Amino acid sequence: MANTKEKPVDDVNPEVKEAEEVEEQRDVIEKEEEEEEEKDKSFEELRLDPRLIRALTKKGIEKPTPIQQTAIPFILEGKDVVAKAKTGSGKTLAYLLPLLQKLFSDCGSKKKKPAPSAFVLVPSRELCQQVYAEVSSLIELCRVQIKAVQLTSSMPLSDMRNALAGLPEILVTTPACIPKCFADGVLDPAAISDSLEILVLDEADLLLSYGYEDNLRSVTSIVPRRCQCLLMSATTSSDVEKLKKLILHNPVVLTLQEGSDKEEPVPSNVQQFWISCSAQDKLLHILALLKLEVVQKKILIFINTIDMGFKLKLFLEKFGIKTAILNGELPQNSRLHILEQFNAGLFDYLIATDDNSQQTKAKEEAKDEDNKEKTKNKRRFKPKLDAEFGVVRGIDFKKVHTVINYDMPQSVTGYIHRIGRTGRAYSSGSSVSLVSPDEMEGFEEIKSFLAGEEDKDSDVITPFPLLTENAVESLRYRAEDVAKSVTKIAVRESRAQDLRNEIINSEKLKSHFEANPRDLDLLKHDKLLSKTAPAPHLKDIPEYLVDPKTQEASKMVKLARAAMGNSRRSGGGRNNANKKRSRKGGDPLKTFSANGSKRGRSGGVGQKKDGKGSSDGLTKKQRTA
Ligand SMILES: Nc1ncnc2c1ncn2[C@@H]1O[C@H](COP(=O)(O)OP(=O)(O)OP(=O)(O)O)[C@@H](O)[C@H]1O
Repeated sequence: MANTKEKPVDDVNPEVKEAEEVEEQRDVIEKEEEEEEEKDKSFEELRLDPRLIRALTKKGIEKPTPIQQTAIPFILEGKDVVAKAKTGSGKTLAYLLPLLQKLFSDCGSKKKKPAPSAFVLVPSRELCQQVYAEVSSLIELCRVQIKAVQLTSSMPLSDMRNALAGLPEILVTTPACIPKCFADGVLDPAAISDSLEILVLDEADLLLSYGYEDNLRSVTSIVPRRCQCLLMSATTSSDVEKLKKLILHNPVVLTLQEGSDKEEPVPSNVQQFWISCSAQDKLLHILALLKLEVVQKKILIFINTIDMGFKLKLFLEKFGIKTAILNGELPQNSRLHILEQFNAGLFDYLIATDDNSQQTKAKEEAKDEDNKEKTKNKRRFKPKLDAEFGVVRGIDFKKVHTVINYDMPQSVTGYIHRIGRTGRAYSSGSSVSLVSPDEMEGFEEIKSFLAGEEDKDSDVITPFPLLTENAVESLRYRAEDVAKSVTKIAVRESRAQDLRNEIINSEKLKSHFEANPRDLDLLKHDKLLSKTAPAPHLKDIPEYLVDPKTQEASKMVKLARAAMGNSRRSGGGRNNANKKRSRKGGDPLKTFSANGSKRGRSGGVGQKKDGKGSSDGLTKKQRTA
């Protein structure tokens, strides 16, 4: 009978209490979101043209993102605007929608202008293609008589002339291309001064770092005073300030701090993790992450040098993990094609080099090779990099769930842009950075930048909770054995081989694919590069090698993937309630942090501060999840 009394509160099972707290916290978050949504404006309220609203609905876009809500009215009013908002926050539509609406009103006039009315300047060809595709699809869906073209420096003169012959209203291009067009007589500066009404500098934080300053000066010299100028950027930098002064007149400056009183450059729907390991153990750790399936696919892996990319590809291949590589020495057609296929979901792992410091390095390497070549009088493979290459920044990789920094980026901005490839718009994502002792200083800098001035000690990037030391160690022998077989010569040969293949594909197939776009699917980019097929015993990791806790974590990641797949099939993407639930509950990495702050800053679950997995296994929270 002694046990029939109601238990005092403190005696309640701690797991139940914890679950209740999680539930409570979820309610609070959902309430906050609902309140936020109540304040939201619709596209109609922003006085957007009904044709554009219909086009957006067809694209599955129903409500404007915060930057769109704020920027569109100012742009429609004709104001110069500087808009700074996180990566993936929808800045492209924030300027394209009002830009198109403004051009709609000229649409009926019979006489076409001799030069485009709107210029959109972006830092790379990949972005050029992306923005061009977006604006073209909107024009098509709106069924209006507006023409957009894209020009890049590598295009033959005849193609440029043909593109401009139809007197397009919108020109999407890189700053380097415009002076070239002037010099070749393809564009007439005087005609531009007469026609130009809107100038957009997209990814403004990158334009100067890509070395476009002189090009931009020659453009600004012909921009008429009446022209409306828009500057879009993901980060603030002295470069953005410089551009602002160079081009804009009394702009409205919009700095968006979504749902938070503190400015956070990385979207709050991206959970950031890290793992501490030595440089030589990085291969082992990435193998563990991918092979034990403790991170969600699709996965974008960043490395700092092209050689490292090929080393990683060859290494993973031996374990039956097929990856594709994206870098600045590949022909443009191949790069666009790789991006298209990755976005279409044809493969799950993409290894990419990103910033242009990497290009400088590779250029130096090329120079080095050149010198050696001269002395040895021997022909060797020389990489040539595309000056307008920018594989990552601003690119809208679709449905990337995890970003892995195999090598740490060389700047805070680089980190923000890399991480911003996941968690785009309303989707969620996570990132895992592998940090070696040499990279620790830079990593600390990134961490303190993200934590902000007042909150220096908070952990924005927490230790990765799903990989135990035992699990990693169980793969060490195999990983080290295989790593030895990936020699420098093998890397160099496969890099050259890959480039040769891509050049042949790119040239040979260009015209064929223009005529038969469906055949593009046949040319998969994640094909094997090593000469020998992967050994069957390395493809599958036997169960006895993996400790039970990691098996459990991997099972959860798979379950979450299956759950996310189901919600997509049921068309739940548009259902807000579903979306909220899947956003918070679908990803075990998210669920783990539910007990901490909204962004899981509480430090990893049961983790050591050094970023290594807890060797004594999963904690209660992990089991609850
Ligand atoms: N209102 C919206 N609702 C849902 N999805 C949207 C909305 N606006 C844009 N998107 C989608 O969000 C993704 C990211 O948009 P966008 O590329 O414009 O982001 P961004 O802010 O320019 O990012 P970055 O700084 O990385 O270039 C795109 O796939 C886009 O189609």
